[in-house]
Amino acid sequence: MTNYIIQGGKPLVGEVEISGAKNAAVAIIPAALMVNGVCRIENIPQISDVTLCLRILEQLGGRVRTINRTTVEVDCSAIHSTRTPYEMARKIRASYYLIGALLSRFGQAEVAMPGGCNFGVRPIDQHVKGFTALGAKVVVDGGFINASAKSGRLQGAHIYLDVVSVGATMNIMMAATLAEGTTIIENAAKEPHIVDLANFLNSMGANIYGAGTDTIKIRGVDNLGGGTYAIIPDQIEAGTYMAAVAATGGQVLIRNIIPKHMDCITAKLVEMGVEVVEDEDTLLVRRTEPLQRTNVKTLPYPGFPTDMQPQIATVLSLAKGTSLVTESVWNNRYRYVDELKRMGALIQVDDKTAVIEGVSALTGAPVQACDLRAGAALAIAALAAQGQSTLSGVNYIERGYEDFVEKLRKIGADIQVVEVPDEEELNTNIG
Ligand SMILES: CC(=O)N[C@H]1[C@@H](OP(=O)(O)OP(=O)(O)OC[C@H]2O[C@@H](n3ccc(=O)[nH]c3=O)[C@H](O)[C@@H]2O)O[C@H](CO)[C@@H](O)[C@@H]1O
Ligand SMILES: C=C(OP(=O)(O)O)C(=O)O
Repeated sequence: MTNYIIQGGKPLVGEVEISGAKNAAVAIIPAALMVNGVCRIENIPQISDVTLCLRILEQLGGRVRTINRTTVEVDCSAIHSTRTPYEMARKIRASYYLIGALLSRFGQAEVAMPGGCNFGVRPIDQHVKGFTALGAKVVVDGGFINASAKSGRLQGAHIYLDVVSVGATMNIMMAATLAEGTTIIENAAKEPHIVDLANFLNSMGANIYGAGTDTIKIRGVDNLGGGTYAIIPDQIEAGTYMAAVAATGGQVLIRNIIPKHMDCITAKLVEMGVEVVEDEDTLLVRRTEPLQRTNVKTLPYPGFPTDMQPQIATVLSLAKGTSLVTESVWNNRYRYVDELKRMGALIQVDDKTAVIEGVSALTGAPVQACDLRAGAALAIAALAAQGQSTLSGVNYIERGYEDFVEKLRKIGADIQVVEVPDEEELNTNIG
């Protein structure tokens, strides 16, 4: 098991380069399954969820060639299976995109129920509603979601989503791409990765219009050919480093970002007294004054992203006064709060609201990450805290942050990576 030992209390100073977006990459790689030809995908982040997505493609018969650190060529002309390996697919949330991709191209898919971070209930009823409207039969059997197009090929349909869902929007968009006829998705999600997936598919020959608005129109095409595409920068990774600078103080230039995607996060940091100076593809983040309280409510894009909620709550735990954070996307995304309290944070959670009484300092402690962004939030807390913290559960962080430790060290963080026997191993040895 890997732990991070963090000596806190050092302001972050320097420059950090943002990688390709996790939640775009984990959709675009499954979408490459739909392409009959070679896709060259650039700006791929080196994170474990991406590695797993690429391995799944290989298991299904795709050929994956690494060109360099951030570029792969994927050739899915010779896919020989539409059944994904159970243990691989169940590990990540994004495996649900394999349903839309396989169903679209081959008219059938067998994919394990997806995994991902545990925020309580994570239903996929809107994905199923969309596939069914497109003419698929969907059943769950033996832990697999089995979907098949009743007439061999999906048929375009008019689909209204009952909830704004990122996953359902992207999955239905993929399924409809190779369907016969036109599909309209209403009440669609508008996140940057939705636009990125549509751009990727369009660059391979799809006909998708309106991604980034709440109505997306997809005219089905007969096949997709190869091409080259570069994934957008990761909004949440950039936001995480912005939050880290806000918590520790200092000055960091965040490079390779799309400033527009950052507006929802920038606005809140500015309210807290953090200076943010925008340029073409960079943000300079500086915090020299004490942090001020504010309220934050998570919402679908362009609202404040739920994937930044733990990180911003951590920063607010160091702000002067009482702040309210309302989580309106997930019903259980405060599991990290008990760990933050070990470091001296004063936070009361009542259902979807966290009431945060700012403290003047956090103190280092042994803490454990329970999911990806919880891990990032605890790392931020440890960087800002007085003294030493030991962070366990860092495999979650590696799901979504490329070179997390190296990037932080480059801007002055004191982090050691240590290998320790995991509890199971210890118990075996004791027993
Ligand atoms: C791999 C990936 O991109 N994960 C992101 C994706 O997750 P994911 O795609 O799972 O999240 P959704 O946008 O679908 O979920 C949003 C809300 O809709 C509900 N819902 C969703 C689908 C459904 O069929 N029925 C339903 O009721 C969920 O319970 C939740 O309350 O978007 C979330 C919201 O921005 C992010 O936190 C995740 O990081
Ligand atoms: C929750 C996240 O990911 P996933 O949906 O893959 O669990 C995330 O990226 O914050």
